[in-house]
Amino acid sequence: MFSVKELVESSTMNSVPSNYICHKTPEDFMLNYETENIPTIDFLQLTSSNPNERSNAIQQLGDACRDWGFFMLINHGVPETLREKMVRVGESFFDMSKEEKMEFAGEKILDPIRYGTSFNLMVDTALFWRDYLKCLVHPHFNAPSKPPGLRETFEEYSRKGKKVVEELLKGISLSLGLEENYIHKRMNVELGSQVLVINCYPPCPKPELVMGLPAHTDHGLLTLLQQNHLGGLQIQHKGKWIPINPLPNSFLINTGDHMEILTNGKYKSVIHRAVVNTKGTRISVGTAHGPNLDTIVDPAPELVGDDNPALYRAITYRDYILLQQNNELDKKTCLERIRI
Ligand SMILES: O=C(O)CCC(=O)C(=O)O
Ligand SMILES: [Fe+2]
Repeated sequence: MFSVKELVESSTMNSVPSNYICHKTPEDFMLNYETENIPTIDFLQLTSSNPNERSNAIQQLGDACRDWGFFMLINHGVPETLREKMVRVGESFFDMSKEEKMEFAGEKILDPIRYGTSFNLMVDTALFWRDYLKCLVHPHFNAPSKPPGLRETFEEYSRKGKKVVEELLKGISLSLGLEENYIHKRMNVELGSQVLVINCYPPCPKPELVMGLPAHTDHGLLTLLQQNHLGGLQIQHKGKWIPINPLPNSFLINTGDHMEILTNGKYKSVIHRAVVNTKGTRISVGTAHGPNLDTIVDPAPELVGDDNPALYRAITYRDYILLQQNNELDKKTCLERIRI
């Protein structure tokens, strides 16, 4: 395996190797900079003991999930020092030697620790300008034994992130007119899967020719994302690409495919992508929170009716992940594969 980081560090590049060149259409370059309406959710209000304040925040959360599938979360309580430390330990993982990193390469999609490049080398037709480290951190905690400090930082960050997500899931259940712990119970979030991904996008001499990660949706219920000082996330809203500039100290949150399945399409899984830049290495830290791997996910009966028939067939979370990861990221969401 040749990582993008090694490729960039091994030569002075003025161009990019042809196997990284992605086919793009004019629509891929059309950006919408009208970002003022991107929803912001205040976690303090969402967890407020003042019923009016809380129900306002729940309403905003529901609107954000329905209209955008994306929002920025402020006042979430995860300390900035911890978030910065995550980026630093992530960087130092990729700074280790090739041999050290390859100890964590993993072989299979569901291996609990996986260092890799692109998306899935078995299916990618063009390579993506991205190296990654993925760790399954819940229900069992897994992380590389080096560099020093990585395990402890991953552990604390995952634990705090899960607490935030559990509160968000309560708010989302209520916004759907369901009981507060509905999603928690139905998706077996107690034993839910939590995957921590550190993405490393080295600088690229010709960013317009490549993709960090092409358009896709995430599996799972909710993804929490943060990044270093370099932007690159774009979300698709009403058919246009919107570059995201996070509010200081905020988490970027998107709803995943299993939120769309569970809500029978009421809350849509947002299409997003990551672009790269010439300036420096972009690091993003994503945490995907999903059901337990053996949970069968189908539309909630409360959200299905005669004039609103089930849109997706039932499938375990595990089988869905395999379905997504064994197919090329091809601008269509994997949801199309289970649509009734
Ligand atoms: O790097 C980013 O901003 C997005 C990463 C992402 O979409 C993913 O890891 O699924
Ligand atoms: Fe994603």
